Amino acid sequence: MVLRTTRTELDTDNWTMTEEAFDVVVVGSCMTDLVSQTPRLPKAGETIHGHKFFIGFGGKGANQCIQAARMGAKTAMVCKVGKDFFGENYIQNFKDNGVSTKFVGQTADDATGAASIIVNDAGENAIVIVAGANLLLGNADLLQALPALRCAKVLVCQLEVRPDTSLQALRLAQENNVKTIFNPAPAVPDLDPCFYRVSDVFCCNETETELLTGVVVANVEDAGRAGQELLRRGCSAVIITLGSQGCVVLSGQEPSSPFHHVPTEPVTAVDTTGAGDSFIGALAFYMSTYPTMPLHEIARRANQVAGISVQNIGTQTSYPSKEDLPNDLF
Ligand SMILES: Nc1ncnc2c1ncn2[C@@H]1O[C@H](COP(=O)(O)OP(=O)(O)OP(=O)(O)O)[C@@H](O)[C@H]1O
Repeated sequence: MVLRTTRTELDTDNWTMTEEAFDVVVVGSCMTDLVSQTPRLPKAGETIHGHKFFIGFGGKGANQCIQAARMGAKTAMVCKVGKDFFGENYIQNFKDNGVSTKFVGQTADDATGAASIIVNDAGENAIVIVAGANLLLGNADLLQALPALRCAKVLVCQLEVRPDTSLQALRLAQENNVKTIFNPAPAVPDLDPCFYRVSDVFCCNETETELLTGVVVANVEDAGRAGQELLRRGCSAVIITLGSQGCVVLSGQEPSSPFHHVPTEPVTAVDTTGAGDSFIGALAFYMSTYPTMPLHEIARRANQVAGISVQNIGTQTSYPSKEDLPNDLF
């Protein structure tokens, strides 16, 4: 189904919702992390005792949305959870973080997405992800969220829901002059080329970059070269995150300047899980709040936000709020 975006056309489909202006709308995934810490990983058929268990909130889409909300953006999440305990729990988590849940659907047809994670004392892990309800997010949900999608300042999408859902959301945003951020994660080798053309900012890490371009990213120069290839494929700007080395930024508007390396300040990292999502959430906040700020300055600030997240344990638990951040980041 192709979604139509003009108000007149939608009027014929019992249109009743009023448009609502959000700074950042995220169309993406929610996952509940079920984490067991054990002395070692179990073998097939074996039962072992662990020494700690905790439940965490994850999913790339939700992580990015929550980071943007904690920085002060007015946010809405477009996603699907199950009609189950984890779904209810996740909806409450969005509310606790000030994220609008108006477009969070609940389905009885599948369970809330879950990641069962076993981490041994050496820090190695075994993970099973069941995307569940995330894969039921589709065009009908986008249609419901259209009032928000059409007048958001920034839309963010990833690949933990069906790719055609993400692509359709990005197209709708672009048609309505909404700035788009696309994060091609988890990495896929055969990304539909249309994704490049609907991305105002195409933001990926080293692994994703390598898989998409075939360029091995061993240093900043490699990242710059790979970024130029991504830019050639049609995105307006590219950011490649490089962990403790910060990121590189390339803009199609500055073809004469090959790339900016934006370094981070050195920090003592204790847990880098979800750092990429913290970076993208911050990026969305800055793009929506300071639309004329140069992208390399936005990236410098997003580096600092993500740099704080790596100094704390957990995913969303490590994400800073506005009060935790220095005034000069605002
Ligand atoms: N060790 C670190 N020190 C300082 N900043 C870091 C560190 N690791 C990550 N960051 C910050 O987080 C951003 C994203 O990190 P990275 O490139 O590792 O993303 P990622 O691989 O998608 O992360 P993850 O998969 O762990 O969420 C970096 O651009 C940087 O700003």
